[in-house]
Amino acid sequence: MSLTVTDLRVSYQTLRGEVRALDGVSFTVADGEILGLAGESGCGKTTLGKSLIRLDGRMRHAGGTVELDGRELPIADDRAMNAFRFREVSLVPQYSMSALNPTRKIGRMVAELLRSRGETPDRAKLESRLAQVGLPREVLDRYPIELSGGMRQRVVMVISTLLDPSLLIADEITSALDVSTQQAVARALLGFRDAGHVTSMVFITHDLALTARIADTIMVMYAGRLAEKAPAEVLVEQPRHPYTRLLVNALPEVGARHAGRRLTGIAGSPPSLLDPPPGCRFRERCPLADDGCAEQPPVTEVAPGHHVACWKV
Ligand SMILES: Nc1ncnc2c1ncn2[C@@H]1O[C@H](COP(=O)(O)OP(=O)(O)OP(=O)(O)O)[C@@H](O)[C@H]1O
Repeated sequence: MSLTVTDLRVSYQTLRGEVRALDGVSFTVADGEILGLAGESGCGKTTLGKSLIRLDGRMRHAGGTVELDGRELPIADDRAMNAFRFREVSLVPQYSMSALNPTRKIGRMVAELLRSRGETPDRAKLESRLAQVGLPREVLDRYPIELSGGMRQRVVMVISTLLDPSLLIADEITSALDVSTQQAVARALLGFRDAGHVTSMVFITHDLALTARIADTIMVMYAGRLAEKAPAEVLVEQPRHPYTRLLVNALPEVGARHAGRRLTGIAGSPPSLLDPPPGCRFRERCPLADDGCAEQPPVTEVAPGHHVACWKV
């Protein structure tokens, strides 16, 4: 499996104009790789995840390509994308654990879903997948409301990966869970990859600490563009983009006492994507910015696999 996204541009049509949510994003995901996608709220993470599988009615594909194993995905053509969903690319959407049909028992719901995709339900396979994420087969005879949030989240993960997709996109699947359940869900994701039920993954979260634990590579986005992408430990230990540095510095250290050091956020807020200013989008908040940043910085490979969009590196 390999995913190649090139100069992807996606916008939302709104009454106030066009929101340029993705503005020229390029990256690759290799066979077996887990890519963590991080960045603060509104930077375009969900839009990117959706763009790889289904553009909703207000989204417009303004340019760029998405290739899976060398084949271009018809991302702007919802019907044509149907052939790829679940089998090639699957999405666990944000808030999906609250979106299970409340009127159906889990087993029946999964069977209906599979039949709607021309597949024959295989109870033994389903039970074995549930067992892999620590869920008993009795879950199939329960209604969603009878399960905890963490159990529902794992059910959604099992459903999304039943047809062994090449690429799984997991969008904020842990943010509504307590810390120990988050760990269990993250472990389940790794287990699916290791067992070959999914080949590669894009793990979307605003939680940089969690993504650093499970991702091979982390990509940080800022205001619709790529800021930095690097192997996970490099990004956390030697971040080069001023935005990533501030994000990493804002991470609380486990067990550390913060009496002498206040945890800080990043002052200011990202620019509006309705009419974003030219040049580096971070420059209004950047401690290193100067006049040269009025021009858009190119994405440069500063070390093997380490890409940064900043004039100051
Ligand atoms: N349906 C929509 N209509 C108009 N604008 C939208 C819509 N969905 C998202 N946007 C805008 O697109 C930009 C990117 O949003 P997106 O949800 O992709 O960001 P995100 O990084 O996933 O944020 P979060 O972490 O809060 O989910 C934001 O400026 C957002 O306001």
